[in-house]
Amino acid sequence: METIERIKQQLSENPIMLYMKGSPKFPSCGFSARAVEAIINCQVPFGYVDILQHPDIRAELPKFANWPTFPQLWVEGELIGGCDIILEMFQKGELQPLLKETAAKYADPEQAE
Ligand SMILES: N[C@@H](CCC(=O)N[C@@H](CS)C(=O)NCC(=O)O)C(=O)O
Ligand code: FES
Repeated sequence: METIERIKQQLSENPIMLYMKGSPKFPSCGFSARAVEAIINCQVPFGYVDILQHPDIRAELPKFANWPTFPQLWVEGELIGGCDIILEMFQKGELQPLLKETAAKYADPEQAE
């Protein structure tokens, strides 16, 4: 599959998606570490891609996104932003409602209590 098609598929399958360096448990860069920490704090399920393991995505996503750097947080197929924006939204109390509402919308009803 072409890289762009894979990116589009990842975005359609993951309503909350973080493209980052390293993994949530072992981020490979401070920007990715701070971004993923804020997202983890919101206690929602999210997908991630370690772009260091996927050089093709690292090369293609910035063009598709029109955003030059990583991390990149995508919600419902739309780019929210990078580390600065994620932290600013978190500090303003805007990140958690956005992610919680998104997670609730896509939650598997069979897992509801
Ligand atoms: N101000 C940026 C910081 C992120 C940043 O500068 N990322 C750089 C260094 S990790 C990057 O992704 N460069 C392109 C690359 O490594 O492919 C943000 O808010 O996300
Ligand atoms: S990997 Fe060097 S600043 Fe992110």
